Amino acid sequence: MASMMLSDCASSTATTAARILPFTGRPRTQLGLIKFHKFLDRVNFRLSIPKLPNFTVQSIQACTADTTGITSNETSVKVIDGKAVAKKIREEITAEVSQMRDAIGVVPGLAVILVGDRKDSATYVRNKKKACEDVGIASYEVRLPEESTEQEVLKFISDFNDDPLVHGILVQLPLPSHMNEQNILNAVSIEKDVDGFHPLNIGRLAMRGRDPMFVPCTPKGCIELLHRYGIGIKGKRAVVIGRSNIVGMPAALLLQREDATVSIVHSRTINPEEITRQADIIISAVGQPNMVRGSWIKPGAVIIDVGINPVEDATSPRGYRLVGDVCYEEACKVASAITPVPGGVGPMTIAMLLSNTLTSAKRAHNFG
Ligand SMILES: Nc1nc2c(c(=O)[nH]1)N[C@@H](CN(C=O)c1ccc(C(=O)N[C@@H](CCC(=O)O)C(=O)O)cc1)CN2
Repeated sequence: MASMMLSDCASSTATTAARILPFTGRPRTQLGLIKFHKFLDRVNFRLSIPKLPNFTVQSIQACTADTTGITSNETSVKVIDGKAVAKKIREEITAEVSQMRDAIGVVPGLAVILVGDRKDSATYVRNKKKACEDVGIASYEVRLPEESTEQEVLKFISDFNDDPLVHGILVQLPLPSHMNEQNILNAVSIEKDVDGFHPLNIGRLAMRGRDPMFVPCTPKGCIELLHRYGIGIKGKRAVVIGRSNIVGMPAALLLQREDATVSIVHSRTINPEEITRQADIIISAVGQPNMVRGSWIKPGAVIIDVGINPVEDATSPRGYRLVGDVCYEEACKVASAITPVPGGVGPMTIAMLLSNTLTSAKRAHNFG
């Protein structure tokens, strides 16, 4: 998570155009357990046994925020409720996991490797483990201390690559700065690369006529939201703000695969506001609170806000609240649909991870 800022939409106006910054988831064999126990003095390894959940369907919320004092002239902006969609997808996955287990006795398994003690990363990993439990996926967690070596991480990846009970492997990012992220991501078998970060998977995503084994979870979640809300992509002008390997770049590739005409706005783009204003669909992933103002948005545009930025808020019990890259209050007055932060794209990331893990298990066992 980015460091906290004091920010509202108005206070960021003067600096935003010049400040687009890069945007910085059953039982084991006895042999497998013995192998892992060897590491227990240095490593915190946890096996999580899935339980079956109870679900209810949530309703779609309305865009009500108006703290700017600007008179609203919008009639019906639609709030894209990622939390509700993610819940629905998790219900679907739960049903499929249980069907697979009943039919062939296979439980999908996800291995998560966390290195270091970043609080935000620990929270995401905890949430991934809980999500696995809820849908019936087995999760295997390896926690390594900050000062671990790249070789140690590579050894775990190699063991998970060889483990038939593991169908998906993810290394939580970011990694400590002394590690070479590329070496580590390259080591994950492409058949188990449920994060979709392996260069072969990204390369295939970029090529016409080729298909990746997996698509990165956050961009996949953005497209899934558009699909589930019946928002057409084909022939639309789309602008992706940010070009990170994990969100911006794959989001642009995915939109292109869906036949949108895609522009990428980044830290060196001249007049990003003008380019963004041409978009029918905006996906923003830069990690700058409230950077995209109402004036950047074409009336009726659809906004997918990937930013999760903490800003100081003395009225909140945590002392901060989360806002997106897009000034929500202003965008609500111009856009036709928008994702909130929190509760928009974020929950979709974990839902897509579960979906990729299930797909991997089905592929491995030729099921469905
Ligand atoms: N190996 C990976 N590392 C990282 C990824 C990833 O997809 N794979 N993405 C992010 C972090 N991330 C998952 O890992 C993640 C971020 C945010 C959310 C989420 O649900 N956010 C909530 C708000 C949560 C809060 O209150 O703090 C929301 O937006 O509603 C889920 C997953 C970087 N690393």
